[in-house]
Amino acid sequence: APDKLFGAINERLSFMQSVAAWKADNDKPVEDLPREKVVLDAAREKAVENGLSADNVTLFFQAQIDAAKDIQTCWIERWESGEARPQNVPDLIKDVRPELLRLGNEILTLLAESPVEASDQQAFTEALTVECLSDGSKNALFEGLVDVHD
Ligand SMILES: C=C(O[C@@H]1C=C(C(=O)O)C=C[C@H]1O)C(=O)O
Repeated sequence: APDKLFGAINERLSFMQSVAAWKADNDKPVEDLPREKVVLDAAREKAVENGLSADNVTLFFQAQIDAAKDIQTCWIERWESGEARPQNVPDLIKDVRPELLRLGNEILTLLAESPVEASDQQAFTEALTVECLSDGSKNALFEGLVDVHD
């Protein structure tokens, strides 16, 4: 199973608690559509470089973005109902977004090297340990991954 790939996807989603905290501190909404376009355009370019279908990669990346927004919303709800907020919040613009782009590129390099198959689902489920990721988002991510090579 593509363990490094699944680890990189989990790592990307693990930034979303910090992203949510920064947005809550700075009165910004979870969704940023112009930023999503930057992320999707970068993914299309990287897809072509790696010989992957740009359209299929876009669908998978949209699933990653949707999962990212669900996780952020989940954290904001938890904090509103009294859970402790993170103390040190990295800067979204300077620190986190460059990391997200780097991980996006890494995810596509790994995905080009090792296609994901239906039989990898259990390994995927076990590798995605990030909190606040719903089963629905997890399933949509896995479908998107498998479909990249269809
Ligand atoms: C991660 C962010 O939050 C959302 C999710 C995005 C992503 O997964 O790349 C991009 C824009 C936002 O809609 C962000 O604002 O950078």
